[in-house]
Amino acid sequence: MSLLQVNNVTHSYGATNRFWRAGRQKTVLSDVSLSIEQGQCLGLLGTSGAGKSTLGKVILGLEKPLKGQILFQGVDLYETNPSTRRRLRRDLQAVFQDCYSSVNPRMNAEQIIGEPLRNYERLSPNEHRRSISMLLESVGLSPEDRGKYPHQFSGGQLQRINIARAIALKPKLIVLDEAVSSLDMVNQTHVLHLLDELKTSFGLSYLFITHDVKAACSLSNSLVVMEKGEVIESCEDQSQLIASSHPTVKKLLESILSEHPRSRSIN
Ligand SMILES: Nc1ncnc2c1ncn2[C@@H]1O[C@H](COP(=O)(O)OP(=O)(O)OP(=O)(O)O)[C@@H](O)[C@H]1O
Repeated sequence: MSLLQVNNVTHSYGATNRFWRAGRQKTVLSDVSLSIEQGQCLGLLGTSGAGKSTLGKVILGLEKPLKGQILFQGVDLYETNPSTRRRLRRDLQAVFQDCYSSVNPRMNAEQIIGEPLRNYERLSPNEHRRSISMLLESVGLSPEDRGKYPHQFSGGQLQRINIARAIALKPKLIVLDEAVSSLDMVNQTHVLHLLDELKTSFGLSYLFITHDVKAACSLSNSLVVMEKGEVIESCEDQSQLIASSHPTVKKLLESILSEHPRSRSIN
């Protein structure tokens, strides 16, 4: 049994316009299926507007699909009872692109990272403090950073705080929605490396949503490419992606080669 199974998901948003408020529906996901195994990272690639973030929201239980199923640990997320859903939800976390808007600026690092622990665990003050120290250390920060506020961290450090919060409950799957896209190249490399390490040490699985083919290939075990709400390519590894004959995939790959004209590979 796969950790996550997305079965034939279709979703649309109600389009609105100035004259006709409840307009026609716009289909943004069309019969999408994919799966993620325990301990694996699936890279979800595609151009802007392909439906990647919408699929991420559907998987996180934030956007009920019109049709199809999200099976997480074998349970249909949208058909199960509220208590099972809450139990499953702790195993399903997310890190988003904008590290600053993902946190409350009035909370310090300890409060931000401790939020899921307060919601789901009954820890003594000492256990809570120890957990925060361990989480800060697992993302390469120091326990002394616990009292700092978001504005006192760099973008890369704050994204580490977001990652620490996401791993606090030892989840099974993390949806990383453009989680490294707003970081500079150096921080991007460091955070990708950290995510890879955490995946191994905690047995985590990721859905890594990105438009960055290089980043996707560096972290992912398998890759899916979407266009206009449909899956247009599924690859077991990057060599299959390179061999794809689909024009959109070729364009995605060409964009890397034109960025790095001397590079003949995506490594
Ligand atoms: N809440 C919403 N209401 C209406 N339309 C939406 C909503 N969210 C997204 N859309 C539309 O759905 C389509 C898919 O958007 P989505 O954000 O899922 O794509 P994406 O592949 O993640 O794009 P990007 O890489 O630019 O973030 C787009 O046309 C977008 O305008």
